[in-house]
Amino acid sequence: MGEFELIRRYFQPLAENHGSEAVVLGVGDDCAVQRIPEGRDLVFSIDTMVEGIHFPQEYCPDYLGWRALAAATSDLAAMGAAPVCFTLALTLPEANEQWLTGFARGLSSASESFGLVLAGGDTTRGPLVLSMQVHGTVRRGEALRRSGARAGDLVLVSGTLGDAGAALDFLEEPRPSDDMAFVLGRYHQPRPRLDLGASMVGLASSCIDISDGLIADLGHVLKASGVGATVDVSKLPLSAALCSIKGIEAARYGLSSGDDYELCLTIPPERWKVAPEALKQQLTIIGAVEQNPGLRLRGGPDAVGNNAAGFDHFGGGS
Ligand SMILES: Nc1ncnc2c1ncn2[C@@H]1O[C@H](COP(=O)(O)OP(=O)(O)O)[C@@H](O)[C@H]1O
Ligand SMILES: Cc1ncc(C[n+]2csc(CCOP(=O)(O)OP(=O)(O)O)c2C)c(N)n1
Ligand SMILES: [Mg+2]
Repeated sequence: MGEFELIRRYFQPLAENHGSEAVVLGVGDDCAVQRIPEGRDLVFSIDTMVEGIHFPQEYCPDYLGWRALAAATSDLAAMGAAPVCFTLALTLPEANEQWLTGFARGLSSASESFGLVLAGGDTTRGPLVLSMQVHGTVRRGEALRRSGARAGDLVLVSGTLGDAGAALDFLEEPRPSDDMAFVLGRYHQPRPRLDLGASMVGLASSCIDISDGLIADLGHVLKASGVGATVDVSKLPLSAALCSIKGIEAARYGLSSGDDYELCLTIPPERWKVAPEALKQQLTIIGAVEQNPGLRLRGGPDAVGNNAAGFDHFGGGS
C-alpha cells in the first residue's frame, strides 16, 4: 500500500465525516481553506505525541487516535473556542493495516464526538509520532486567556483530578478492578471540556487546560497574570476510585499528575454568584487568587509537599 492509497483508504473518510461549512476546501489540495465568520477570531494550536513519552510502546491504536485528538482539542476548550477542523501529521514505522484501521476508528469517533472535521495532513515514515493542529473560532476578542486572573478571583476546576496519572500504574494490568478500569478510562479516553469552556466565555477571567498537572498549569496562569494563589488541598475534586486506589496519596496525584484534560479557571466572585446553576455543578472552587506571587497549598495531608512539579520534557537535567 503506497502513501496515497493509505491516505485515501484510512483518512479520506474522516474528511467526509460531517461536512463543515467553514472548511471550504479540505483534504486533497496543497492547503485546506477555512472561512472565518464575520465577528469571530480563528483560534489554533498544535500538539505532538511521541511513542514512549506521551503514550506507551505498543499502545492500542484506537485509544491513540482518540487521545491524540482529545489532547489537542483540550487547548481549544481552554480558550473557550468552538471546534471547526484539524490537520494530522503522522509519522509511522510501517503501513500496518490492522494498526491503521484501529487508529482511524479511534480518531474518527473522537472527531465526530468533538465536532472537528479532518482538513488535511502529512504522512511520513519513521518512529511513531503524531502532531495534530486544531482550529476553532471564538467571538472576536473574547478568547479565554491565561493572563486575566486578578486578586480576589476564585480558582475553579472541572471534573476530578489525578485519575489519568494514577492509570499509568495499571496500563499493563490484565484484569483491572472496577476502580482501575475507571482511572484507565480517564487515561485512554479523555473528554475535552469544549461546552464548559465555551460557556465560560465572558465569565471566566482566565482559563487553562490541565495537561501537565494542576500545580504546573495553574502556575502558568499565575505567572501570565502576575498574581499568586492559595489552593485548599482538602477541596480538590478527587474521584472515589482514585481515593480507594491511592488512599492518602490521592491528593498528590490530584495536584501534580497530568493527562486529565480538565479545565482550571479563575472568575471574579460577583460573576460566579450569577453564573448558571448548570455551570456551577460542573466546577469546584479550590482556592483564591491573591496579589502575592506564587502558589500556596493548605489543608493537605502530610503526604503532599509544596514542591510537586508538572511534566517538563527538558527539565531535571543540567
Ligand atoms: N517550538 C515552538 N515554537 C513556538 N512556540 C512554541 C513552541 N513550543 C511551544 N510553543 C508555545 O509555547 C506555549 C506553551 O506551550 P505548551 O506548554 O505546549 O502549551 P499547551 O499545554 O497549551 O499545549 C504555547 O503558546 C505554544 O504555542
Ligand atoms: C506512557 C506515559 N508516560 C507518562 C505520561 C505522562 N506525561 C507525558 S507528557 C505529559 C504532559 C503533557 O505533555 P506536553 O507535551 O507537555 O503537552 P502540552 O503541555 O503541550 O499539552 C504527561 C503528563 C503519559 N501520558 N504516558
Ligand atoms: Mg503543547
